Amino acid sequence: MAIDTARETALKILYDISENSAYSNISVNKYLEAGEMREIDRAFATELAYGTVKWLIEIDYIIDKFSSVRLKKLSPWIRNILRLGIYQLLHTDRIPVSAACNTSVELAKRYGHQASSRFVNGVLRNVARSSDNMPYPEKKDMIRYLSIVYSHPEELVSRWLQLFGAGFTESLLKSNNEVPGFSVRVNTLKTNRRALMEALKAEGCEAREGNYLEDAVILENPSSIARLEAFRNGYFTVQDESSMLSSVVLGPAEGQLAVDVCSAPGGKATHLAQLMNDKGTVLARDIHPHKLKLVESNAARLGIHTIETELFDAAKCDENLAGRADRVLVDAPCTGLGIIRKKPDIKYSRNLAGQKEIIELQRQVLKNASNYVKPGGYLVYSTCTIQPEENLDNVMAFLSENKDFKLAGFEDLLPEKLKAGTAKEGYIQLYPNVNQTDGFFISKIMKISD
Ligand SMILES: C[S@@+](CC[C@H](N)C(=O)[O-])C[C@H]1O[C@@H](n2cnc3c(N)ncnc32)[C@H](O)[C@@H]1O
Repeated sequence: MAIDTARETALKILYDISENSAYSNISVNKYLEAGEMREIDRAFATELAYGTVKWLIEIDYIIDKFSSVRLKKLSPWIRNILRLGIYQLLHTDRIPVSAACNTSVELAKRYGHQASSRFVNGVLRNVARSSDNMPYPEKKDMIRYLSIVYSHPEELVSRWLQLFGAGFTESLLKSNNEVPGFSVRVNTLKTNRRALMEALKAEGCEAREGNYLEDAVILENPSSIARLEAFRNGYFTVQDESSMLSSVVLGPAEGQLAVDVCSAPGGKATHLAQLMNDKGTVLARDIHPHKLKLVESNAARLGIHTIETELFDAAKCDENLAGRADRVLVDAPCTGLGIIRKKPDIKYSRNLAGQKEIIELQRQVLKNASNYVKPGGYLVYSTCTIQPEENLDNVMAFLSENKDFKLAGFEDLLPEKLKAGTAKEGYIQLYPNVNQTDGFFISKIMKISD
């Protein structure tokens, strides 16, 4: 039997992630670029790799339950072949058991030896037989149960149980394992939503209107976006609707100076320029030069002329900008725990102890950025996380020390479906399980004029 290209590629990616600590998106790109693969195989390899990473905690638990050799004692190739096989058995509905088992056996012959292929076959056939009745931990140990069943680290589960309670946490964990809608923002400097949807359809890409915003479109069958002519022509940019809301809430106008202190890769900076009809200035800063290049290439593709990029550490204060900006965006570096649906390895790579340093940086960046706001001007502080200590707690600590700033309500700027809740108080927290967006926090702060 010939080795299946997609599965072999997925296996190499999994090996790279587990043995070389590679980031999944970087490894996926590396292996997909390396091979001359058909589009269908690329899509399948990607799904297999991300899917297996997403379910890794559950899968490893199952390996330990069904294998006579402990997970850690298995050779790395065999361990990853089993992971890939179990993912197919438990989390895909269109792959027959025989295909999942036989292709794994073939991989084991190539990456192991005859005995390992028999071993792989035995474990996978056993798992397949028990797939309706997995020996999960008992529910009375809630942390362990949720951790295994929804494949999230116990530390995260435990913290979310404290914050949100059992029902909400379970629905959040479930949502984190779903495939999100692929949302893009229409570049209204070049086209409009109807024309973009038609252009996408003409290229074989089904699209529907976004859930919240007039400039949002959801792609139904996204693949190789960069190859689409509509993308190359700069008619849209990839962005979650929650992220779009950040710039909408900041509400810049033509001719203004907007400063985005953490701007790369430029999703929100280009949106600010778009909302300003490309008139005025968006000063887009970041600490990484290579990431600023992404802002520049995105702006060029979208036909934006008013973005000026600048390498600047937002942890430092720039006295030259003091009191000059109409609008300031602090889209702070954060734990990213709101985007687990899109980047499943975030749940494994972030530990909550490391949160302290990030919170310190966030507070410093917010304090410095606030110096740039004109009296009567606005600042938006946003993150793609759901941890209150990185969100509202930071904002409240800032406001308690800076009496010349106050929260500014923004329900008038929100779509109907999001108006209820805390927007009138000057902040919102979105969750994947509630809003079907990334987990995202937005707060709007005004500099009080004398
Ligand atoms: C959440 S991302 C920004 C996403 C961006 N606003 C967008 O919409 O495309 C945070 C950014 O902060 C940058 N960053 C991290 N530390 C920084 C610092 N000390 N000064 C400036 N930028 C920083 C990171 O390089 C990253 O690009």
